[in-house]
Amino acid sequence: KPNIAILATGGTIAGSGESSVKSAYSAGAVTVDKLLSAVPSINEMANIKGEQISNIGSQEMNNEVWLKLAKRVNELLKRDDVDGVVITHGTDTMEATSYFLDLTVKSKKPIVFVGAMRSGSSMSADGPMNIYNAVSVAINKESNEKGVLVVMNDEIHSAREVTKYNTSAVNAFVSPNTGKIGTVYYGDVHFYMTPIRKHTYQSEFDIEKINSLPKVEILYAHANDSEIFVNAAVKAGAKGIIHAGMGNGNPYPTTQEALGEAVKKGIVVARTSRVGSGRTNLHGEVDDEKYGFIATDNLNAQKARVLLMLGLTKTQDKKALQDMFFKY
Ligand SMILES: NC(=O)CC[C@H](N)C(=O)O
Repeated sequence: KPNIAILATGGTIAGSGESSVKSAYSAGAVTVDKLLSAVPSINEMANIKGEQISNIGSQEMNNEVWLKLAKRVNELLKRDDVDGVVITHGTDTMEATSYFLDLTVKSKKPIVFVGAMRSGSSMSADGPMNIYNAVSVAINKESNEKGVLVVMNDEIHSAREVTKYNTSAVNAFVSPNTGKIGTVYYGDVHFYMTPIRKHTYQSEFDIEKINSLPKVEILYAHANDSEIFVNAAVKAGAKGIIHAGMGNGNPYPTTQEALGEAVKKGIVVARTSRVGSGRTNLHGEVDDEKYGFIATDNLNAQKARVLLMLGLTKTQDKKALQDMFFKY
């Protein structure tokens, strides 16, 4: 039997509430052992070892947990007696944590994120089947070399592509630009696509000796926007700003000028879009050369932030950073 490590970080999947038919519950309330006891059948397909990394709602996710988790996954996957890793995680920020690991774990072995939209005490809880499916994906040889995967609601997504698209539905996750890459139905795994952007063992980012990450803030554009949050980010010492612009990454005019001033102070400004899918193109309506902005391809703001944070651990050079957005 393959050896699978299950690292628990919290979320609804480890949540518990008073009533099976009421929406109120606390995320990150049960331990990894309790969580896994709801799915005894995973022990028939793999030797399972559970480990608690954190026990938080993923809206509390932070750099410290990201670094701890990525370092631990690297350590485990280097061992011959670990064949794959499953990470249980809250759904709010799963798209960012999974992409962080996609860029920082150096391994060809399967790394699978899983969560739930209904807590363990809810009627028709989705967590146990999602865990069963995630372990099935983690023991499948075809999951090798595919980068970090996210399993939810019988679907397999690539960490680079997946995003939470619904606040409460069981089918909360989609990959808007590319679609899911596979399906898993009662443990029956089928892949239809493979991610080709650089990830995991092909990535240049190395967090082994890193204990902190550069401050990168996201600003969300809107009609009648102003420069106040740009100025606040500059004052707070941000090293990078992700601007979630309108349409094809367009800032409001006064915001655009303030962002240009931020660039002159040495802050890296990357344009993304609040739309939710599609590329933010260079040479669109914004004169990126004049303002010194970079564009983020088709990454959403949350994911662009992860890549810029890691990029800034290596270089401040705008051309080198821009190239990273076309590689990863
Ligand atoms: N469905 C969920 O996992 C959401 C619960 C919580 N907000 C979290 O992300 O951890």
